[in-house]
Amino acid sequence: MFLVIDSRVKRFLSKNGLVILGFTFILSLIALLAVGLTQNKNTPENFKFGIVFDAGSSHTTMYIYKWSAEKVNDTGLVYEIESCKVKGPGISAFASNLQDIPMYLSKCMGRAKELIPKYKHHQTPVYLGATAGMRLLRMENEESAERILNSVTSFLSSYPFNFRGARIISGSEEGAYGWITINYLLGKLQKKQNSKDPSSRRNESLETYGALDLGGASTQITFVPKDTNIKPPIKFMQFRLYGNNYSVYTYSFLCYGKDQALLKKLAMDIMNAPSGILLDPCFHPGYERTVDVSYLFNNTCTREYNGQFPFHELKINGTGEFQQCQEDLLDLFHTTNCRYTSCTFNGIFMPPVQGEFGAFSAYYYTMNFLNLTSDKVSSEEMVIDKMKKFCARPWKEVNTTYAGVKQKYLSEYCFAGTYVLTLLQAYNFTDYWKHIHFMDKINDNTEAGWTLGYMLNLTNMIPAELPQPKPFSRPTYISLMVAFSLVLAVVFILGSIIFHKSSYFQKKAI
Ligand SMILES: Nc1ncnc2c1ncn2[C@@H]1O[C@H](COP(=O)(O)OP(=O)(O)O)[C@@H](O)[C@H]1O
Ligand SMILES: [Ca+2]
Repeated sequence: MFLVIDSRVKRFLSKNGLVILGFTFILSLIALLAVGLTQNKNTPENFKFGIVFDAGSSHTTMYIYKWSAEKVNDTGLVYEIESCKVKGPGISAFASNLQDIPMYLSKCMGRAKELIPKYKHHQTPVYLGATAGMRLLRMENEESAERILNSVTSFLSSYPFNFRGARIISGSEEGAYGWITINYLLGKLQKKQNSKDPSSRRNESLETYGALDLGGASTQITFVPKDTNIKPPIKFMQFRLYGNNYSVYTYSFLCYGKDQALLKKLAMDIMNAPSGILLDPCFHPGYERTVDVSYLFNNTCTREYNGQFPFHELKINGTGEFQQCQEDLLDLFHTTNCRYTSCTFNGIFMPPVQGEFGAFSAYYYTMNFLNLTSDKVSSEEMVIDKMKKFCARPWKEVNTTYAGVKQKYLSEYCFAGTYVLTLLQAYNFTDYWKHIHFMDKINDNTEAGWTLGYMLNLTNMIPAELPQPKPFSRPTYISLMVAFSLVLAVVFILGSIIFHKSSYFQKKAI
């Protein structure tokens, strides 16, 4: 019985085998194509969000970052979707009015709730980092600083987000995170990852940009020095990012932010104003301002100049002389005693500057207002020339020309521009001006500053090693499946034909 069926099947197969195989092949091909075409839709991207508060000495800003969860380890893909300026002063001003902190932060938190989809709230990290204003307050009154951070913590924890802490970051962290931010956004950390020539990767770290950050209370300089074999008196920071090692010099000068530097300068100059009237070359002719003497000296940064004065108010009258202003400011920088191979000012070790530099925050605000951020402004002389003319302009004229600009900033651009020049001279950038790039937003939308680097670090978003090569993309995967199936089918059909023919000839021979 079985033998009969077997011979019938064999006969049927030998007659119609090719037809069946061909039919099956076409059916499978149609099925494959159908699956390929229907499944090859772009799956909706899964976005993630992160919030960082920059609690600076002069003001607080909240940044919201967004990135695709799938591409998390690539460089430069996290971007800023919002920067919300908190109305009011820096958080260190809340020492005696803690009850106002919720009101202060609530507007920007409301914005975060609006912008981030509700179902993402619980997984969105929120960080608050405080900088030099709080560092100074902590030095003056540790408990006060602690109380402010506790109030901030209890308020931010009441939101449905994933609050991850409010703390005072160190000056080195501030410098290093600023350096990470700009190099991440400029794509300097993962460059040449596909380079076949290993020798071209050797000096990769030298291609990073140095970071210059000017705040109100502190200023940071951070860069990869040329010679990392020198024995530094302070440790270089070590980073391993995307498979590269970086040895980074960073230093934060407390009291050398532009607001504290101005107070230091005034505290120095008050000695030359016995009647309480100061003729100040760093302000425009015709400009007048009154400063409370107790305010001037009730400050860690000016304590060294303290003295007894027969007046309570210092009256400032601007004279607008750039040269004199710069000479006065030079007194803030002590450049004589250096115990190391090389120093910046105040006897602080610093290797010689090298490479390109990105200058942001108040460096940018100041130079941008003065129209000096263009790469065409390639020498210090060009800046000096512009500053001389700007400082000499009468205050009345400046005030009407720039009617929309905040008075506090406008009145201080002559001082600020001169300070930027003097600080950069003290760092030894005099013949190096063309390597400084004043920058605000990088890749169109993301502000240069320490906050992004801080978040990338705390969320482990920059891997130490290069990410593994990616598997095939969906379309490539489907095309490959179809191609392999075709090859298989052709091989199978050819095999069947050969088998069929050979058994036919065998039969004939018998
Ligand atoms: N548009 C602007 N023009 C000039 N200066 C500005 C402008 N916006 C902010 N600033 C200044 O930038 C500095 C920012 O410092 P901030 O981040 O608050 O302090 P820190 O980093 O030292 O804690 C302050 O001196 C502030 O006055
Ligand atoms: Ca700052």
